[in-house]
Amino acid sequence: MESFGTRLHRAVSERGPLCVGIDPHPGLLARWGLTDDVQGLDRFTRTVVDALGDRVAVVKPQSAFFERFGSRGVAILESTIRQLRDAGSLVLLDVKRGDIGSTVSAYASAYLDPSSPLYVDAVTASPYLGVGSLAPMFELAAEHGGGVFVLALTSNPEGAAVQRARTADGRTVAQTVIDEISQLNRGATPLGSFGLVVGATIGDTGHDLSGVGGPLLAPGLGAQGAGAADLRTVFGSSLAAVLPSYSREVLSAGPDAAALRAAADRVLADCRSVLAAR
Ligand SMILES: O=C(O)c1cc(=O)[nH]c(=O)n1[C@@H]1O[C@H](COP(=O)(O)O)[C@@H](O)[C@H]1O
Repeated sequence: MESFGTRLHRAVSERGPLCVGIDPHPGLLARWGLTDDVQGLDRFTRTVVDALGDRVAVVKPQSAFFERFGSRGVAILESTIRQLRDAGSLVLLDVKRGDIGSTVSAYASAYLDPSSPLYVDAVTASPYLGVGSLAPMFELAAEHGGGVFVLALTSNPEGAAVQRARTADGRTVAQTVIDEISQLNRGATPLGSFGLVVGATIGDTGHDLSGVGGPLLAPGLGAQGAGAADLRTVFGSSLAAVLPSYSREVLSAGPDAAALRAAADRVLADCRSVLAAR
């Protein structure tokens, strides 16, 4: 079984370093001329998958926008995951799960067990019940070639108060998360399967990402105000591992498929110009 890190490394080499999020906001549905209901959701996601599934390395459905329609929304999420896999992109499900270990086991089964209807290549996870509480996700991911992206330094302004608080040994909370994920990736080549989420909006925070050994998902680009040039400031010498992530910036170009593809190509070119200079 190939590891997620190996699969991601290959996908990025073939398709370029880009993750596009599927975030069907009510405002985007309206802008696309769609109704704010399951039919609109279905049409929106099918359009994104048809336009981008065969060319973007990673697609990141945001679970919240499917869950808000209940079981019928989740059914659309399940079929979106299948369609993306058929189209050849890796699926990173943005669920930001975190809980005590015994419950995390159930989340791991939901997303990282190949027999689950919501089985994906990777998920986002929250470490604020302790990185160790996420161990069942790490274990199942390792067993089945999956990945986990753990929040470290999020793109929203509220995150800093928690993430940059100092622990008893003087490190920030974020640095302890970074260090624990780095340990999990030790020895993995060409890329570890355990990633971190580091927002492109946060500026130079002085955190040491050099030893992570896994992918660094960078949301906050486009709609939240960061641009590709900010990646250099935030990631410095760790640019090689960065996976830039855009949702609204690309999605707002729809519903025309050619316009969606052009938007994805444009942001990829922007990011490449920064990442190539690493
Ligand atoms: O885990 C994430 O993807 C994430 C982490 C973070 O720090 N900030 C952040 O914006 N995100 C997600 O990335 C997406 C950003 O969407 P846009 O601002 O439209 O590009 C949303 O689905 C957020 O939930």
